[in-house]
Amino acid sequence: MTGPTAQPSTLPITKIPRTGLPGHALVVGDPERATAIAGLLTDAALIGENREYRSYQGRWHDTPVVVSSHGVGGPGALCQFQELAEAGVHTFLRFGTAGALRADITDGDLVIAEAAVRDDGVTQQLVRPEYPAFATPETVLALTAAARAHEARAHRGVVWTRAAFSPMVRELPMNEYLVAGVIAIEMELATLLVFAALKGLRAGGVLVIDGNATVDNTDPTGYDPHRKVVFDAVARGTAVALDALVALP
Ligand SMILES: O=P(O)(O)O[C@H]1O[C@H](CO)[C@@H](O)[C@H]1O
Ligand SMILES: O=c1cc[nH]c(=O)[nH]1
Repeated sequence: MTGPTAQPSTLPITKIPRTGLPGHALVVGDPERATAIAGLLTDAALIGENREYRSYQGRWHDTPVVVSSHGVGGPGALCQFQELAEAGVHTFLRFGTAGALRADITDGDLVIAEAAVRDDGVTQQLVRPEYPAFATPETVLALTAAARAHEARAHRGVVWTRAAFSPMVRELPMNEYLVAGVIAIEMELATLLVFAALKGLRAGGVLVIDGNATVDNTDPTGYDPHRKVVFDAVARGTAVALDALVALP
């Protein structure tokens, strides 16, 4: 007869430690972005890697932080948010890229999310669609102050989180959201905001603009995030995001 097996020391999907993580996490889509940001931290250490999830722990201006990648899309990202929270994270900032929905919001600008349209394809399975996806107000204020300190061009507003990157046969409600004043589109933020609100945690997001989604995303070959203007803005936005993260008590 064998007894119950001991619980593994890491969580199953991200392979991060089960407990003891810092309370503050910067979450990003791209594992390479996580590695680049970890390179800026003091005493950075890889604490887990599995699938699209690559996680580091280190310090930014003496505050312990986690930097972790969640890949593309809300369902996969939710797995990361859940395991980070399980391991001790209480404050999340997503630092990603997004397409602009307004002509005056241009490549390299930052968008600070106040709320998100829940077209993310997964949170409808967590709570009714009428429930709002809102950023914790302190994250908006901290990101606004950090962007100002770094003299980064930043816009605040509602972001559209959409599960499918490119439309196919079904027409997008693009015009409706443009008229409603939605300013950018990406793929995971609403998932984070709803998850955090349901768990009583803090969350927000800041996004680097890498094109105009009203034009480029109708033909996916028109989308090119691998340009210097985007690369430079990601570097500048990293400092904005980390400064805002550690400014949150
Ligand atoms: O740059 P990241 O954080 O991955 O964010 C955006 O980029 C990906 C699409 O290219 C999606 O994940 C979208 O949300
Ligand atoms: O989802 C995304 C991410 C970046 N840029 C876009 O246009 N869409």
